[in-house]
Amino acid sequence: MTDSTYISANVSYSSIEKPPFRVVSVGSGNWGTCVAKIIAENTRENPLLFERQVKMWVYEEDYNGEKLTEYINTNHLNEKYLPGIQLPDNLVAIPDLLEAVKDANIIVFNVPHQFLEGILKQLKGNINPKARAISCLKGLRVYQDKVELLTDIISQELGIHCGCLAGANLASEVAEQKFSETTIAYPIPDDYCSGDVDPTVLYTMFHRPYFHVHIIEDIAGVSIAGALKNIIAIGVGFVDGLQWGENAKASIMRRGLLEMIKFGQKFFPTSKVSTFCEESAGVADLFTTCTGGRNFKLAQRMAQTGKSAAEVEVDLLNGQSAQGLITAKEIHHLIKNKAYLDEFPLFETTYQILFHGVSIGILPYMLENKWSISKPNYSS
Ligand SMILES: NC(=O)c1ccc[n+]([C@@H]2O[C@H](COP(=O)([O-])OP(=O)(O)OC[C@H]3O[C@@H](n4cnc5c(N)ncnc54)[C@H](O)[C@@H]3O)[C@@H](O)[C@H]2O)c1
Ligand SMILES: O=P(O)(O)OC[C@H](O)CO
Repeated sequence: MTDSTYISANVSYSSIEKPPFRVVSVGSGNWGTCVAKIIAENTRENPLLFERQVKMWVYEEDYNGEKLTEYINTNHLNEKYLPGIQLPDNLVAIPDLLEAVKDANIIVFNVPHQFLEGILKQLKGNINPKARAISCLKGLRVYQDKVELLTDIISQELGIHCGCLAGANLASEVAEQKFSETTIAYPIPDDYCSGDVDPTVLYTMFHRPYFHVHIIEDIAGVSIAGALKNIIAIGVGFVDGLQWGENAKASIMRRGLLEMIKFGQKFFPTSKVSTFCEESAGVADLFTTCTGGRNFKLAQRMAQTGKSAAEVEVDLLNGQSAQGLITAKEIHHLIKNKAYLDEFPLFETTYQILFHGVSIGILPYMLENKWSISKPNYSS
């Protein structure tokens, strides 16, 4: 069967490139490798829609005296970031970013969000201008007094349409093919032509029997929830580390959900409450991150040991990143500059405990809105 057999009659390719689509994953950490594995499983099962080979850009480093890319390509394993998980042989690790993205028509971004800016600088002017993108990052771009979605940053910097994927997806579980759901937000772009990347293409690329995809349009809701639940998980980890019990953790999650929704309404009024309350990217991701995520575990260990966030991140994560540390700092500066500190007490208290030695014991007062009684000095 040829491409044209796959695409039924009346398909116009005037401003797009036709299938099979070439997919690249920019990122190869814990989640980056896991998602690249999912895509490679799907591309080999759908040869008319996708090229079989999936390229995965790897930030090169030594792994036990060998280049990590060579180790991955020889053994079909990424022991550094996704240990014990066999990778499909059509997933190829590439250390050169520009070589990896060359000619790709679907670019999947999947790096810790602090590295996105540097990557986009390198990619600008060096990608297929007709490519479409999906961001799997959980973070926001925060300025002095405004905040932008990473999907918008990718679109602005590279001139390509970008959706996002997020959900209750602990990478280690998804990689072991334990069941989970995810949410993809992908509004159809203005320059869409028949045959272009659309929800069906994305569903085929990401859905697996163990990884169920639901596609919606609310990019803002999915992005905000993915970023902010990491701060909430830190609050829950503090409480858990002190063994305050399940009820206390639920209280922090409750407040966190409210602040997430309020943040959406203030900064991205198009975000939908239903995304936070009904989607895997919303409440389900909040639950899973607050029980088994790296942000939760980091805060739990901080509470147990009294060590700093930076120390615990190094001890616990072996090169992986707890994104909530950066996001808590970023959101603190934003809500302070906008004079919204009182409206986001959980985010602010979590930041103060993380970075300014404020006692975890303040959290119940914060929940009662009496937190300002012991409000620390906000000079920082
Ligand atoms: N791990 C999960 O369970 C999970 C699940 C869903 C979403 N996410 C989100 O996915 C995104 C990617 O997370 P991850 O878990 O793949 O990453 P990770 O935390 O495993 O981070 C490590 C990655 O960062 C790379 N890196 C280190 N220094 C770099 C540099 N200077 N420039 C570029 N890359 C560099 C490393 O090579 C490695 O690939 C994050 O936003 C995260 O919140 C993670
Ligand atoms: O391990 P965390 O805390 O980065 O959370 C992982 C995922 O975002 C869970 O969906």
